[in-house]
Amino acid sequence: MKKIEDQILVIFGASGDLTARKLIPALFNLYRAKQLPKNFVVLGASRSDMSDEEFRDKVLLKSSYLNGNGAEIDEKLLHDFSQRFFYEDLGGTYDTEYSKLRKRVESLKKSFNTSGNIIYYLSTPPTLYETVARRLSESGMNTQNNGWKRLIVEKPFGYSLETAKKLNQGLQKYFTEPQIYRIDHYLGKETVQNLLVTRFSNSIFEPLWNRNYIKHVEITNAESVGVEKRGGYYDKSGALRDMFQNHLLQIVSLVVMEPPIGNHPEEIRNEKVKALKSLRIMRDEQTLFDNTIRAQYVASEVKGEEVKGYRQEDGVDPSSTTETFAAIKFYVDNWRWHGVPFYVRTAKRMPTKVTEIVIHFKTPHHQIFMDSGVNSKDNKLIVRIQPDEGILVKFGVKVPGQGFKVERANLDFYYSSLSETYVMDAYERLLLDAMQGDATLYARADEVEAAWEFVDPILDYWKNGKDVRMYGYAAGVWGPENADDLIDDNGFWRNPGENLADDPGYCVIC
Ligand SMILES: NC(=O)C1=CN([C@@H]2O[C@H](COP(=O)(O)OP(=O)(O)OC[C@H]3O[C@@H](n4cnc5c(N)ncnc54)[C@H](OP(=O)(O)O)[C@@H]3O)[C@@H](O)[C@H]2O)C=CC1
Ligand SMILES: O=C1O[C@H](COP(=O)(O)O)[C@@H](O)[C@H](O)[C@H]1O
Repeated sequence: MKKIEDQILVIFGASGDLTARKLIPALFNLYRAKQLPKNFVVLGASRSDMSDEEFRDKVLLKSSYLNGNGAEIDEKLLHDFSQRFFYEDLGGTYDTEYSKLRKRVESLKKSFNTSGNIIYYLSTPPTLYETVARRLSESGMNTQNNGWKRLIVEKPFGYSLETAKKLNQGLQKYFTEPQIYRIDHYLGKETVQNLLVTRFSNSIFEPLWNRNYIKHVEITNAESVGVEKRGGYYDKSGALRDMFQNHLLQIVSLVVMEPPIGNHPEEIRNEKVKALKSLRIMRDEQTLFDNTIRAQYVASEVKGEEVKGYRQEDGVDPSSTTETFAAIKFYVDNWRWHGVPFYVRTAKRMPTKVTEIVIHFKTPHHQIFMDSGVNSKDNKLIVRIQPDEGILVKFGVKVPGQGFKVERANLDFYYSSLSETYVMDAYERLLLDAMQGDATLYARADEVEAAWEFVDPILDYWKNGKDVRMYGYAAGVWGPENADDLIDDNGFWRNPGENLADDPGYCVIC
């Protein structure tokens, strides 16, 4: 493992939800696992007026998020950890002189001997990202002559291609691209990274990983929760911006990409950009009508409880046309994937929380055994990203007895079987990588822009197109009934269960 140098982490927006729910628990777990450098401090900054003690008390010591991984909390350890946290308020808009902040950083650097290496973490509303970068630059806090400086940027990276480009250009005025780390927490998930290993460290999958053997690729991201307390944010975003443009297209890029020449961050990211650029952009209305479906959840009873419809959620416009379900069919225009449909869907208020990739292989060209049902004949490779993380291959075996009746059997691997190995949470992994200067699992500017190029026409069509439909689905079912219409050859979405081996069938509304 690369050595982690001493450093300061400055979190902008430190009084917010993300800091309390994700960043501090991740840091605490790294501290507990002795992964943080010896000389390491966190300086929180935001608009609230708080002392160091109040900050520690508010976001740290009383945090109910700290034992997310179920481990007992050692109070002494937590107290020692909290002594590394400090706070500085920046006023209402963050658009102020940072001389006070700079002095504080300098004094922490001296007291803790952190040698000038600094990560700035932007966890403010996105409208403030460029302001903070500019103010850091104006106060000379971005210069690297006395230690490196890195800037971690939270999503969303723009609202459209145009705004993403503007944001990238805005940040690149003050920090160089290698200094900028755009966080996509799906890339921090162990099983997402395992896609690279599955594909490129085995000789059994890659020869089949192309149009000659693969019939179609299906990716499902389902959440059982609704928009919770984030109605205001979500209503301006929707499923396509919130999940598809970033997390799901990142997964697509790992499925689609060519083998990189090595595992250097730029070699991997170059291939991901090529993959994203090869997605066929849908431009005409008929293509967009035929290949995209959007829907909203409506009020229903789920497991005996009344659940609000999307339009009744707090912060949501009662006549909102923001989608909570998006399903997109598309093609990849390159040699490997020509003619292979990709089906990708994401939604809130589904029957279960699950993310998985299903590679559907073609049926053998010549069938010599009788079988029961179309789907059961296909070989499938299922990569389960969450929960019950693992990989499962479905293949046909002979049912014992007379004749040649074929049934499906599973070859599987579960991460839970590695019980001795601690699997890091995505934010732990990504923070550690940034601390070490490894940007492999962070999105580069051109990746983000290539993803927006693909998504922009869909958003534009959904907003301005002539015959655009908005379907409804009852909270707690697998989306609108017509979602299956997207799939070729009268096919169906695979509606997965909570466990990888569950095979609950294929119908949308069951
Ligand atoms: N929360 C999450 O699960 C996720 C969040 N993100 C992104 O992370 C960033 C932070 O999110 P989150 O923590 O939820 O956001 P919050 O709304 O909880 O606020 C974050 C910080 O920004 C400050 N802030 C809020 N509004 C303003 C404003 N108008 N002017 C100045 N400061 C303001 C808050 O200060 P104060 O507390 O004083 O109001 C707080 O310190 C956002 O860009 C979000 O998109 C990304 C993925 C998931
Ligand atoms: O980025 C986001 O992700 C979460 C889902 O993340 P997961 O790790 O729990 O799968 C989603 O709920 C949220 O709307 C979105 O902004």
